[in-house]
Amino acid sequence: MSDFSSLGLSDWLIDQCKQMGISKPTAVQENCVPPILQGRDCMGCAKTGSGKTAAFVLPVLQKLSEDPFGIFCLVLTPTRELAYQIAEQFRVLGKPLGLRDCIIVGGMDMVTQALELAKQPHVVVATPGRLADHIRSSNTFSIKKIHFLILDEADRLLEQGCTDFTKDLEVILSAVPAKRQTLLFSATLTDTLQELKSIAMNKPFFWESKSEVRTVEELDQRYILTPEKVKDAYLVHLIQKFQDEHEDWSIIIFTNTCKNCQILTMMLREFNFPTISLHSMMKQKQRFANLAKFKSSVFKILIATDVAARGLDIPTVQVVINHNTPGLPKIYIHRVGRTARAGRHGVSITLVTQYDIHLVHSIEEQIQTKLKEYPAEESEVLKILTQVNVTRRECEIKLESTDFDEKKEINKRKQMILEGKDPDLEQKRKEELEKIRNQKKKFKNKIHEAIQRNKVAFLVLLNSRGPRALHIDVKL
Ligand SMILES: Nc1ncnc2c1ncn2[C@@H]1O[C@H](COP(=O)(O)OP(=O)(O)OP(=O)(O)O)[C@@H](O)[C@H]1O
Repeated sequence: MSDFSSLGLSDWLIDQCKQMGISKPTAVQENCVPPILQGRDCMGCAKTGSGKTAAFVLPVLQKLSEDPFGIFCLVLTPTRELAYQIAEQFRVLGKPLGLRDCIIVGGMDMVTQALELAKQPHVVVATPGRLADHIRSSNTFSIKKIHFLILDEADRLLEQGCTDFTKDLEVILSAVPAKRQTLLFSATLTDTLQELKSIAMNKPFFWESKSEVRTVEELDQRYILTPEKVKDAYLVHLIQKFQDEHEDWSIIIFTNTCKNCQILTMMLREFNFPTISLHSMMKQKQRFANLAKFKSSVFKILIATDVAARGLDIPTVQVVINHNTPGLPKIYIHRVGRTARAGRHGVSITLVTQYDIHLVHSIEEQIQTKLKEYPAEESEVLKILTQVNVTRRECEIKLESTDFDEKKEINKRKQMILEGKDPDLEQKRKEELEKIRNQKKKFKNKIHEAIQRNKVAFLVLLNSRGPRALHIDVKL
């Protein structure tokens, strides 16, 4: 492995790395920093926790020090928390430069952000939605002259998931110069390569870590097969066990919905576990505050939706528990990648019901590794089953008495308005679609019944006429 100076980085940057405890480049840094310094576009695909952030921050800072101007670099990333984390790396490594950065994310004051953008910071780190809003509504800043455009978690930015960034990306891409250096990074780039190539137009240098296995060696990947109704008891059992045996371990539990995240948080608190949550229905300030409390180990258990699945770098996280089996292997890869980072060890445990076994198979196929069964003490789990399920039900009732669902509805409507849609019209459309779907279903059922009836008639006929009846055509 080479050292940072052989990659072409200046002494002041190498000193900054040392201060952060970074002395030798990781593979992604070793392979991507030189071509970036040569001015090439770059697509870097490396495992979670392998130092992709520094692989782009370091060359950007080096280039910025040679020809400083603002706005020099724009970084796009899918979540607000990740934007703050990336900005912090720029700030720490770029301290000797007097680097000025600016974070543009949703849920924060737009006017303050507009003022900061107008001051021409060297680096802007943004989530696409809010930056696109600023581009649409303000002429006090320009990203027409940026040198670097970086898409971190690039595949997620191009995906049409529950948050669809494509329209906002179009706005941003039409506001940046065609002549720029584009850097794209993720642990899961490969299935979006073609779209990515259209963004990194300048014959990008592509680097991917060689290993077949898509997760890190230091991660012990486990599963527990459980009926749905016993999942929570397993969860409580596991947390109790980890807390008893490893006081200093932090745990992230991933769940599928904001509501479930809220209920599980309430439930674990009833059992006196120091639990905190992170999901998209929380106010942004609360999200940041909760994450800070988790990072500083004031709370050792974080229950989150996939808003925390990508990029978050919290070294104390030793365990990731998937309360639901992720529907997509790449979500699994990012979730479990919150532990076993930068060469540390970690454990992931996925709670699997009988209906999720096919999901585990496709995860295993993608990551080229078999998950091993976690040796849980079933008898201990059964002892607490009733108590856990009663507590969960109580929490559900408590949550129902709050305005959680109502807030969800309001948030949905707000989001639609922001996307330029009419919520009432959308609702009508949804109802009409549902009607059509039901009609189709009824029609299908009728056909199915008719087939069944004809089959029976055919068999009766067959029985009464003997084998020659096989030549009879059944008309539906
Ligand atoms: N060369 C290095 N030596 C040791 N530690 C490093 C090095 N480079 C980065 N790190 C540290 O490794 C950790 C993980 O880095 P980073 O967050 O950039 O990972 P990543 O590859 O972006 O992961 P993810 O895919 O999950 O976003 C960070 O704490 C970072 O400070």
